[in-house]
Amino acid sequence: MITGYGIVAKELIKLLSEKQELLIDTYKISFKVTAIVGSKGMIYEEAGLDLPKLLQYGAGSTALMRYAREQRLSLQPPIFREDMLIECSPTDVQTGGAALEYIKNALQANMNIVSVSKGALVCAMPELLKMAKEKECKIKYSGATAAALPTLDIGEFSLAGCKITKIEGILNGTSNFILTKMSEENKSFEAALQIAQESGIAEANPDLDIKGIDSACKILLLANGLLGSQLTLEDIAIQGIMEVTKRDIQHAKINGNDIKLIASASLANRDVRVEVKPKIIKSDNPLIDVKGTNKGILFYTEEMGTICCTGGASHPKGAAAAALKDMINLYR
Ligand SMILES: NC(=O)C1=CN([C@@H]2O[C@H](COP(=O)(O)OP(=O)(O)OC[C@H]3O[C@@H](n4cnc5c(N)ncnc54)[C@H](OP(=O)(O)O)[C@@H]3O)[C@@H](O)[C@H]2O)C=CC1
Ligand SMILES: N[C@@H](CC=O)C(=O)O
Repeated sequence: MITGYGIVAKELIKLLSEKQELLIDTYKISFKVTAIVGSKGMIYEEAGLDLPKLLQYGAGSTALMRYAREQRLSLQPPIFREDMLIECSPTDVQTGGAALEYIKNALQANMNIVSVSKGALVCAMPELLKMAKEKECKIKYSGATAAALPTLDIGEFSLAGCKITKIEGILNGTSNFILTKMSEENKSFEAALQIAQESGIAEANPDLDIKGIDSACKILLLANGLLGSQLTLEDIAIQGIMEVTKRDIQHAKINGNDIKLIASASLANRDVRVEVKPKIIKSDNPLIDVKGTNKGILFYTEEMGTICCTGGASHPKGAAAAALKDMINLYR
């Protein structure tokens, strides 16, 4: 079951449709999409929706309504009864939005959760984890923690047993794209933001990107998930990129440095300090080479030294692939 049929969910349907054989051959897994919920209601077919047909109609509720008409179905209120929910509705960091109700309803119905949206997780993770534990369900959220850039998986699996003392990253593709365009092509802030919006990577409300809130959500989820904190967005000092000027960037570049929007979470005694702000990145920091829509993360550990992962450009297909990865890892 998928909630929110926008650009990411449509990319996921495309991947599921293209990779059916590979999923069976490699992982012995076959996924059937039986229900998709948009803001106007749900399409449901017990035998599985006809994915290639659905892909003909674009995204959003208009696509769901066109599909319903073709298949002689009617849109109905959401019913939660499948094995897994893939949450792809808009991110609402104030209340959790519809996503919060969807995830709660799904957990009540013993469904595993893969969330690409961040709002519900940021607003109510402790409650959701408690429900998941009671129901013996799992919640995976790679799509909400920088998607195509592996972050949570590195911390949970590759660094298992290590003490992570600090996490530092460029976690928002839109703001990194804007800063890169200002730095390297002398583009204006507004022109660069418009390109990011047209490419489908900016949030529906781009303030979330440029004011640093999207980065804050991601570092919050990583800090709480990997450093054991129980922080909320109010605990984070957040500064976006709106005040960064071309002059600031050119000034930093004189010494081979650059300005990047950095989200960090550091252990200080037993506290975890989290902040998001534009910082001068020195020429020897690997994050300096993270350009355009790419992202990057550094994990400082006591046992394995500093681990760096870069790339994972923000892109709807990459976000969909992160959701697919979580789906596979839930059942392999
Ligand atoms: N785009 C990206 O690169 C990435 C996005 N994300 C996250 O993934 C989520 C989806 O992003 P994206 O696909 O780009 O966003 P879109 O805006 O393209 O899609 C969201 C869709 O949700 C539908 N929707 C709105 N309200 C509701 C509701 N109450 N119930 C069900 N569906 C609703 C809308 O369609 P309609 O109203 O017509 O039904 C809309 O098409 C967001 O939370 C975003 O933060 C995460 C990683 C990367
Ligand atoms: N708006 C985000 C994409 C989703 O997380 C970004 O620009 O990285």
